[in-house]
Amino acid sequence: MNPNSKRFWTPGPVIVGAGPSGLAAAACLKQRGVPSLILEKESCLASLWKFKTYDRLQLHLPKKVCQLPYVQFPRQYPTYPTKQQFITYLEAYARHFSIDPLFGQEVQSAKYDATMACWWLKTNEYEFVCRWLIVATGENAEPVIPKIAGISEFQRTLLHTSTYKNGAEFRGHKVLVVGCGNSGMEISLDLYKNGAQVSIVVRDKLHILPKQILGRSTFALSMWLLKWFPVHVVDKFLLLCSRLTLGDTNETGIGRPEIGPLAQKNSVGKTPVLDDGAFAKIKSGEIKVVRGIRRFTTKGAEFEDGTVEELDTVILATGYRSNVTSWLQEASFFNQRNGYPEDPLPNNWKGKNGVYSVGFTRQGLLGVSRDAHKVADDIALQWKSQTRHLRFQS
Ligand SMILES: NC(=O)C1=CN([C@@H]2O[C@H](COP(=O)(O)OP(=O)(O)OC[C@H]3O[C@@H](n4cnc5c(N)ncnc54)[C@H](OP(=O)(O)O)[C@@H]3O)[C@@H](O)[C@H]2O)C=CC1
Ligand SMILES: O=C(O)C(=O)Cc1c[nH]c2ccccc12
Repeated sequence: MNPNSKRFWTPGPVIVGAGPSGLAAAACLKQRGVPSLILEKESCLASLWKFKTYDRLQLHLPKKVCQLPYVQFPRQYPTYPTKQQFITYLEAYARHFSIDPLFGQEVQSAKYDATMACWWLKTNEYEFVCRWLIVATGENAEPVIPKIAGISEFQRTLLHTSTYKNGAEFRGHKVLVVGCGNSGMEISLDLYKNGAQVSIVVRDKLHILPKQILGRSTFALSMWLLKWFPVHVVDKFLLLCSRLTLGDTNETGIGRPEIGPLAQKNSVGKTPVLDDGAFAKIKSGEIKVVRGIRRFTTKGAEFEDGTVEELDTVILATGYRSNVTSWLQEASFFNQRNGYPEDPLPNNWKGKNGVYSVGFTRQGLLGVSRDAHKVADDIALQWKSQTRHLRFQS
């Protein structure tokens, strides 16, 4: 063993990650009288929001469904807060609950010791032993870099959306955006507005919905309708509204899946694109849609229809993945949920042996509050019975 390593026993839960999920978990525990410790690998909280997002990013769901437990967004915030407003809110949130993460602690392994009934965490610097472990490292911890033939041979600029800030440096460039999720669509529009010549790779059918219907958030409207109508009826309504506002997306080469947008979100976790203007540019041909890529060449790409194009820049908008399998022992424990076989954590907040997760429900910020409350309730119950027991012994 490394003689310099220091080991700490943590009486309450250890939370891995100081993003929205970790902060929400710490706040909910604190409200129930349970102390916790957050370990964060970066040197600040919400590092993904601060460093891995583009400048124009705004929440695409209304603020009232995105807020963390107990503290509302400031009243003067707009319906869709900007990323800077969201970060300011998170900083204030941590201050409000006196949450003080231990920064620069990258958890390299977490192992359960059955004889001690404890989790042993090893970071780059220390070891921590705890009874409860809360995984709050999120679904977007690492960029997904697809293995497309020839990708390493492409000699021009290649980046992932996680390092894209704005389109200023791409003016006049021929840019290919690979991937048509919310990141790909918003960045394509940003590039277009900055004078780039943009193509977007759409390899499969997908749902595009207007971000707002009749001046109200499509998402909020859906949730309201779901109080009275089943999912398939609300989906029909959403598709009708999309048809009326966006037109027939098939005409642009973007087909609609057989399954409705909310049914798809619920069954496989795929978020519909909430369109904020990119689709109009696709419709007018100002942003070009291309099919899958066959291979990259040194100067461009060959597409599945056989056409070859020269490109200045390729932006991979191919999404993100969690990193839990790389440090959490038997993360496969959790691999028992239906629907997302490749996902390491369950669509569920409670695992075995005192391990919990917050923010792994593919619901963006929506799932965070609910998970944080449930996890904190469950741990607080055990915490109380543990402390009662200790008092009895002393
Ligand atoms: N304003 C906001 O609030 C925003 C929110 N978000 C959210 O952040 C999360 C991440 O979004 P995003 O970064 O868009 O990632 P997503 O995982 O949502 O989308 C990735 C896209 O890349 C495509 N893709 C993956 N591999 C390839 C490949 N080899 N060739 C072609 N296409 C490929 C996928 O296609 P396929 O479906 O066929 O696999 C999919 O369309 C989502 O939940 C999203 O809703 C993102 C941006 C803005
Ligand atoms: O922002 C995200 O990534 C989300 O997943 C948010 C979200 C959860 N459920 C939805 C249903 C329709 C549109 C967006 C969402």
